[in-house]
Amino acid sequence: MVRQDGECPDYGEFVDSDGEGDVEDVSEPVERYSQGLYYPVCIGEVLAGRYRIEHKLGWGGYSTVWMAHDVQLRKNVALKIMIPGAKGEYEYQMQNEILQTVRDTSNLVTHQGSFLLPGHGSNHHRVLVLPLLSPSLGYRAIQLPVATRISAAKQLLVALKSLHDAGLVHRDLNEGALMWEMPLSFDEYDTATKYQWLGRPKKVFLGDYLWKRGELVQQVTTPLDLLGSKLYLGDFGLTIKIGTAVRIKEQAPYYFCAPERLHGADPSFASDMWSYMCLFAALYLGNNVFYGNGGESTAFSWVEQLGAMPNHWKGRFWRPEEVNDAWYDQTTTPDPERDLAARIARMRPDASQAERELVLSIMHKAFCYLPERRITAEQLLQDPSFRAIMDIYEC
Ligand SMILES: Nc1ncnc2c1ncn2[C@@H]1O[C@H](COP(=O)(O)OP(=O)(O)OP(=O)(O)O)[C@@H](O)[C@H]1O
Repeated sequence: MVRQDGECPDYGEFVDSDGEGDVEDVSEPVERYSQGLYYPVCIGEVLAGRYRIEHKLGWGGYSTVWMAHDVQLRKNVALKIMIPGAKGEYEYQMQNEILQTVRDTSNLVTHQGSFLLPGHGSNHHRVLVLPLLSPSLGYRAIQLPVATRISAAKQLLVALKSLHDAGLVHRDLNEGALMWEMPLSFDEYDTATKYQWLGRPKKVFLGDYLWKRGELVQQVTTPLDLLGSKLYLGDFGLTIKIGTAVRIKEQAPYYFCAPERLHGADPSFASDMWSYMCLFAALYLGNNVFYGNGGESTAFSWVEQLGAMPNHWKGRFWRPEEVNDAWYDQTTTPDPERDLAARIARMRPDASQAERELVLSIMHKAFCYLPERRITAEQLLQDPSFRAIMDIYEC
C-alpha cells in the first residue's frame, strides 16, 4: 500500500527461544554492545527526530547499518551508525574527501548527510545517512543472470577507476563492499508493504543490562527480483591516499588480498586491482579463485594456479611459520589440472573456447605477482580482451 500519514507502526517480531540462535548466528557480536562499541537500536525508534528505523541491513567491524524512513523528506535511507572514536570518524572524513576529489561518484556509496548520536558515557556515534541499497549479496550473487554479473563487474571497475583517478586506494575490496540498486518506487510504500517484500524484522531483546534499550535484528534478505541493475561500491572505512604507509598491511578476507600485502607491502592501486580481479572472477565464475585464511592454504592456492612467487619475496611472508620454500622456487609451475585455465573450463563449461581464452588473458594481466607489472583500472577498461567480453554480454 502507498504510505499514509499516521500509519500504524509495525515493530517486527521477537523470535522464540528456538529462533534466538538463528538470529544470533548471523548478527553482530552482542558483547560489542556492552563494550559501548555499537549503538543499541530498536525497530520503530526515531533517530535525530526524523529517521524511523524500519529494518536492519547489515553490520561490520566498525558499524551497524539500518534501513530507515526519513519522515521529513519522505524517503528511505540507510543509516550507518559507526562505533565511537577515531575509527568511527575515519570513514566520514574519507567520504568527505571522496565527495570533494572524485569526479564521478555515481557508482560510489557516499553520504547525503551526517549527525552525531550521544552514546554511553561521553561517547558519540557518527551516523552516515546513505542511499538505501540492497545489502551485499555475498554468495547469492551467483543466482543473478551472468550478463547482470558481468555488467556489475564493469561498473565496479569504472567505480574503482574514479577512486584511483583521485589518488585513493580502496584497500578493502571484497563482496561486502558491493551493493545493488533498489527500486526507486520503494519510497512511496508503507512499512507493511516493505515488510511483505523484505520480511518482517526478526529480533531478540539485547537485555536490561545495557545503558539503552536495543534489539539484535536479523538483517534483510533482498529478493533478487527486487534488484535494479546498477552496482555501487561502498565501505570506505579503510580507504587511504596513495603512498600512505599503514601499520597493518594485510586485510581479511585474505583470499581477496593481494599477495604482496601478505609479504609486507603497503596497499596500492595495484593491490586494489588484484582484489578487483578476485571479484571479477567470483562474478564471472560464480566462485572464488583463491581460498584460505591468509596462511599456507591461501599461498598454496596462488602457487597451484599461477606458479612460483617472486624469489625476492622469500623470507617476507607475514606468517613465517607456515612458509613453504617451494612457493618461491622458480621451477614450481602451476598444476595443469588446477590452474586458472582448468578452473575457468570447469566453472564455465557453457562458455565457448574463445570466450574462456579472453577471460584467461584478462585474469593473467591482473593476477600478476609483481604489482609494478599489473594492469591498471584505466588499462583494463581499454583492454581488447576485456572489451570483447563486455561485447559478448552487451555491457
Ligand atoms: N547504503 C546501504 N544500503 C544497504 N546496505 C548497506 C548500505 N551500506 C552498508 N550496507 C550493508 O551493511 C554491511 C556493513 O557495511 P560496511 O561493510 O560498510 O560496514 P563496516 O563496519 O565498515 O564493515 P567492515 O568491517 O567490512 O569494514 C555491508 O556489507 C552491506 O551489506
